[in-house]
Formats: sequence, C-alpha cells, structure tokens
Amino acid sequence: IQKLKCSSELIRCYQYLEQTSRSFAAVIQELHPELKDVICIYYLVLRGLDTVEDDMTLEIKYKKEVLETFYEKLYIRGWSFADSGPNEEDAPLLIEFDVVITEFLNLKKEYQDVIAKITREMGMGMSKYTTKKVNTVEDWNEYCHYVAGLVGIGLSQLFVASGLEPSGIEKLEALSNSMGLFLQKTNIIRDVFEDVIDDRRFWPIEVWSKHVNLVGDLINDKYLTQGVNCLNELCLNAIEHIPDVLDYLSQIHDRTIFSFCAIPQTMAIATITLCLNNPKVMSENVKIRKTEAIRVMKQKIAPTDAVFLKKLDILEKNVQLKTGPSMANSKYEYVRGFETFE
Ligand SMILES: COc1cccc([C@H]2O[C@H](CC(=O)N[C@@H](CC(=O)O)C(=O)O)C(=O)N(CC(C)(C)C)c3ccc(Cl)cc32)c1OC
Repeated sequence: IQKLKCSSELIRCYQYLEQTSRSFAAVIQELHPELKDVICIYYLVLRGLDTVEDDMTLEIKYKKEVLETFYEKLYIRGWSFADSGPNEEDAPLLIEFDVVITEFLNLKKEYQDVIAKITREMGMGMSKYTTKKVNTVEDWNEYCHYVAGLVGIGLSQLFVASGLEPSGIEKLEALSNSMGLFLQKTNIIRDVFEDVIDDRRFWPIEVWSKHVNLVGDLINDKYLTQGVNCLNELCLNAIEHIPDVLDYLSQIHDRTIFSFCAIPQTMAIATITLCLNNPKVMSENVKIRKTEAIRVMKQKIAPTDAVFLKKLDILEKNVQLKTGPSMANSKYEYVRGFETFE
C-alpha cells in the first residue's frame, strides 16, 4: 500500500533528493513515514531557492524579484524556472520544479503553510544580501539566520505539526536558529579556500580585515599565521552555538527525528574540531570521517545523561552499518537498532 501511495512525481522528488545530497538523503529516508515526504519536499524547495541565490549569471533586479516571489510559485501548478546559468549544479531541479510543486500541493495544508512562510522569509533575506555585504559579526549572524536558521525554525514547526514532537520545541526559536547557524558557520569556515577561489565572500569583512588587508591574502601562504588567527576567531564564534545545539537535541523525543537532527550536528562538531588551528584549511577543503564524528560527540561533547549516550551508541552503530556492503541490509539493521531505544 505504501508503494501504491507513491506517485511518479514523488519518486522523481526522491531521485532529486539522492542527486543533491546522497548521505543526507539517506538520513531523510529514515524519518517516520508521517514526516519523510514533507521533509523531502521542504529540502527540495530550499534547494531550489538556494540554486537561484547561488546563480551569479542572473541580472540583480530580476534575481531579487525571483527570490522575493519564489514562495508564491509553490501554488502555481506547472511553474518551473529555466533561466539558471549553464554551470548551476541544480539547474535541472528548477527546470523540473513543477514536479516539486505538484507534491507540495499534495501535503497537508498545515505543512504547506510552514514551508511557504519559511520560503518567503528566506527569499526576502537572500534578496537583501544579494546587494549587501557581510561586514560585521551581526551581519554574519543575520545572513546565517536567513539561509540556515530559518530552516531549523521551520523544521521545529513541522516536527510539532506532525504530532511526533510535543508542542514546545517550535517556541524555542533561538535554539532552532542555533541549529542552523552552527551548521552554516561551520560550512563557511571549512569552505573558505574554495569560496575565495570562486570569488564567493562569506567571512565577515570586519573580522578578516583585522588580520589581512585583502581577502585573497587569507589563502596566501605568505600570511598563513594571520589566516589561521582569523580562522580561530571564527571557529570560536561558531563553537558558541554548541550548548544551544545540545539543549535542542536533548528535547527531541522521536528517535528518527533525533537521528535526523543529530547526524549533521555531529559532523559539524567533528568538522569544527578539525578546522580549529589547522593551517590546511587555508589551502584545501578539509573533510571528516563519519565514525570519527560520532566518537567526538560521545567522548568530548555528550552530557553525562545515559539516554543521550544510548542515542549516540545506536547512532554510531547505524553510521557504521551505513558503510556496509549494501544499503538494504544496513537499512534493515538501522531500523532494528532503534527497537532497543527505550
Ligand atoms: C533543526 O534543524 C535541522 C535539523 C536537521 C538537519 C538540518 C539541516 O542539515 C543539513 C545537513 C546536510 O545537508 N549535510 C550535507 C553536508 C553538507 O552540506 O555539508 C550532507 O550530509 O550531504 C544541512 O546542512 N542543511 C543546510 C543548512 C545548514 C543551510 C540548513 C539542511 C537543509 C535542509 C534541511 Cl530540511 C535540513 C538541513 C537542520 O537545519 C538547521
């Protein structure tokens, strides 16, 4: 029956999900059936908006218009966007966006309202930063709120709307916001080398200009010491969000939602640990191993409470299993693993 319920458009959506982010797609697919499709569509809507924001070939006035009205397109059956530049990685998603809209309009109205509201606010924020630089740390926090904090705030609302999480988590907007800021700041810090090369500017100007005169000097080994000092300053800023992250995670009840939330944060904690005081960040794109990420969470971060550690033990087994020969078996093991959750 579950299979019959799956339309050709929904199958197409999961194919796009796989293409856009394989490892995270696997985590989304482990979610409770009530949420899985909702989060798949939410992820693709956000990916569509992000593809417009990343597109540097669009004329500014037009780009701002598309970003600010993107949420309205969710209600226009058949709409798609064919103006992406040829190099935009997820342009095909926008060309077939009518498929996402079809499935969005199949969702319960309560889910549609959350996704449309977040999309509207995010589009406004992205439009603002199309013509505004990230100068101060406040700007950095505001930009990351728009592109990542809002995602967390929307997810908390969807978790409560599904009935799988008790009302409350959606009221903790600061904690939901921190879930996004920590992931986004960690990505911005890790990706500095390729971003400076590709002419993308995400490090706050007021911070790096205390260490070097030109942003390009950050990745110039002549200024390696200054670059690493700047790196450390931003790592410590990102690390300030970790208490909120742990506070948020400790309030999640549903085991599939816990895993969906904890895995990316675990990666980010391992990534920021690897980046701190690491000169390699200024000359290459450093990457962590998943099991290393979970070990860090268990040994250094996890509070002493037994339930949290038990959650992490199961998480570790599942991440290891996921590296097993075939997804099918590990997937089965994955579900079985959670039976002993209580
Ligand atoms: C309560 O909040 C969350 C709870 C669970 C997961 C995420 C968050 O995690 C992925 C994790 C993910 O997508 N990981 C990639 C690796 C990477 O992008 O570095 C992956 O594993 O492929 C992520 O990075 N972003 C993108 C933003 C950070 C901009 C929000 C993201 C985009 C859309 C959705 Cl629905 C969710 C998330 C949350 O969002 C804050």
